[in-house]
Amino acid sequence: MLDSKLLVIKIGSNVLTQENGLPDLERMEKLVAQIQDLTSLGKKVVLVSSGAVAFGRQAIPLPEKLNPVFKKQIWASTGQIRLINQYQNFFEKHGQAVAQILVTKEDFRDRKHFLNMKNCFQALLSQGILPIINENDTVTITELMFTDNDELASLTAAMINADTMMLLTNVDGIFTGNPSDPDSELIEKVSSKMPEVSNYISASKSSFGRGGMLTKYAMAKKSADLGIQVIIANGKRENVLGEFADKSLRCTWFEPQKAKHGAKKWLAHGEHYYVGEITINEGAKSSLTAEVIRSLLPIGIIKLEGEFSKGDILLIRDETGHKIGLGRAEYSSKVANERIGQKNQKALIHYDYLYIFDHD
Ligand SMILES: Nc1ncnc2c1ncn2[C@@H]1O[C@H](COP(=O)(O)OP(=O)(O)O)[C@@H](O)[C@H]1O
Ligand SMILES: N[C@@H](CCC(=O)OP(=O)(O)O)C(=O)O
Repeated sequence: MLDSKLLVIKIGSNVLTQENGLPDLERMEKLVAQIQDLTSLGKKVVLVSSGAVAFGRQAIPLPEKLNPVFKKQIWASTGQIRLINQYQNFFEKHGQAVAQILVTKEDFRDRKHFLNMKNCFQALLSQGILPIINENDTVTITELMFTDNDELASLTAAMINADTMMLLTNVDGIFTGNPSDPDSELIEKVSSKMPEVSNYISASKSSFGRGGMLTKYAMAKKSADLGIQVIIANGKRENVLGEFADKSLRCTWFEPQKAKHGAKKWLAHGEHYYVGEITINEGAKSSLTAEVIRSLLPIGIIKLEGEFSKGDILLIRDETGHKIGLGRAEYSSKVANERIGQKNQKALIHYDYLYIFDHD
């Protein structure tokens, strides 16, 4: 486990709720105290917290037959108030000011919007204020929803250039089988040099979880590939954050790869946000996937699909349709279509805004 200065700590619904579904305020208060211990060591923390739906569900009884989307929205909107007020009360006992940020996936799509959000986080952290972020379930509909707060935590860690992301759940980490099976073993380290771990993960979720361990693993791996160390640990462990601080924590640790810079981290999460598609020829493909730095020039483009503007995210495919990577458009589809195949034209995608899958 590596030293950490800027952490994103995600707390799952099951950590904040008891078996009976009631909020586990004792656990919440202990985690707040442990977060404060980390900040007193000079670390900065951004908290991604689930629990809005869980807190609302226990407070607001609803008719069984009510539309499930309405139920989620009612519980999330009534629960978020309770959740954030509880955090504010617990953190204020330590003299810690907190801020609430509610987001949807759309807030990470547009680069300008993304940078505004990033500036807000930096301003809060520079003033010693602890941001608490959650998905704005009240307004998110299917395509705007994150898979769960593990994805939100991964996007947030990339956005603020965190060196560490901790996903606190209700098990010690990823096991080689069902965690409750005594024959299952905890996988304590995951690195790019090791065999695929996802084969051990079942789709089962804990009672209030949304994404499950598969999402957790996918987000952890993506973040580690971007240079962020990731820890999946049990938020119900008595002193989980203290054990992290002294590097004695029983958990699943993802070894970080070489750190990528901000724009590439933003792009790496852009797989759901692309607006247009580019098909490139073999020459352009070998150029983009070579070790040497390259931009994508119009001469290497065979086909463009979709209408896009400068700044939009584009998906890059090779001639077989295989996804190669993502990039930010330097100019619109109108201009790009006039330049396809031509020499001596400005790059459509500049290297600084190019992310090649399984390479970068
Ligand atoms: N191989 C595995 N190792 C650990 N947990 C697993 C595995 N496969 C499935 N799970 C399930 O994933 C659950 C954690 O995911 P999730 O329910 O989304 O938690 P959270 O609410 O913290 O996000 C565990 O409670 C466990 O039931
Ligand atoms: N915004 C939702 C997040 C749900 C969610 O991602 O739950 P989990 O899988 O337990 O982290 C809530 O607060 O209930």
